[in-house]
Amino acid sequence: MIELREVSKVYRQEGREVAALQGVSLRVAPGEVFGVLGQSGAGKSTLIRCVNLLERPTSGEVRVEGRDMLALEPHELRQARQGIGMIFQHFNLFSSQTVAGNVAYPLEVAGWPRPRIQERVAELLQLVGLSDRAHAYPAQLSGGQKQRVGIARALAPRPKILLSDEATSALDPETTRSVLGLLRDINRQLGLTILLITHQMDVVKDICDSVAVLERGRLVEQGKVIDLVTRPGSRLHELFYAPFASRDWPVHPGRRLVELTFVGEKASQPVLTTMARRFEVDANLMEGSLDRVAGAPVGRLLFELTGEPEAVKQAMAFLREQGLTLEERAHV
Ligand SMILES: Nc1ncnc2c1ncn2[C@@H]1O[C@H](COP(=O)(O)OP(=O)(O)OP(=O)(O)O)[C@@H](O)[C@H]1O
Repeated sequence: MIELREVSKVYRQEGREVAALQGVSLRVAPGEVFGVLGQSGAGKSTLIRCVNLLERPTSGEVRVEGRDMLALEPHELRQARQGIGMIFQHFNLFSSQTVAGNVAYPLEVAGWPRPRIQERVAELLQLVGLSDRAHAYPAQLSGGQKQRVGIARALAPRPKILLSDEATSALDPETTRSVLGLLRDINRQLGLTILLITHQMDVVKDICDSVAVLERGRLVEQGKVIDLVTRPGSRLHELFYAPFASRDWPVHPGRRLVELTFVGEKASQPVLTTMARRFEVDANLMEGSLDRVAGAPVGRLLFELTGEPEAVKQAMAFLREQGLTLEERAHV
């Protein structure tokens, strides 16, 4: 488990102060994939580096697996870091070492005996699908393969936690999907807790269970991804559906433009048909989308509802009773 309590970080440079983090508190449960989403400069790198103390907070508390990280002696901190793997945007591989050499490196530092290292490296390369590239050098690999080596190296000492610092930002969309798939598999197979930072909504959507939104050093929201995405008014919902919401829909006088969000297999179309029949209203579909969020189908429909005011009111109440989230976007 990772816990940050009221963590602040101020950088001092040439007499200038930058408050990179301000009173950040978050809790990452064991075994979950937790994403921190934010724009460039929001403080994401600072936050993730405060977990393994590559960066020391100016104030606040950092607890990993119950240990107060800021109270550890240097040798205790080195030991604690064995339990926290990290992967990076630009992979940070040793270019003069082979794939096997890169993966073996943390085990050599930790003093593992040679035969055990060889065994572990073979196991890890198999896990990340690179058994046939053990003797290749990083320059001979694609970006996706390099990140797989980075993942194998991070997992070598059997950490319980993996920190991912924009691990897919330098990859194309397809490679991103395959690396995220690998991270998800590892999370499930090994019960690994993953804390990742990203500026990409798709990363949050594809693999995160929980998310925190970081803006100018402050957390503005955190919770389960599925709950926040389907909650109109949340920051995540706004970011997720930004292209949709920005459209200027023509709404005819006296009509209502309604946004409906649904999770799981709740089929919205039969519900709309039933509603239209039962209450003598018309639902004129304007746009819809179906996404997978944290593995679950999430749908969103935008439609114009017309009919007698009382019938429209009852129809909307009916939709809410079906467990669908309704938001009125306009009422002219
Ligand atoms: N070593 C440093 N010295 C001074 N200021 C720093 C240092 N590192 C980061 N900052 C500043 O702290 C703020 C947060 O930076 P940080 O790198 O944590 O953000 P980020 O969200 O990771 O951004 P990016 O995605 O661009 O890396 C920025 O204003 C940045 O300029």
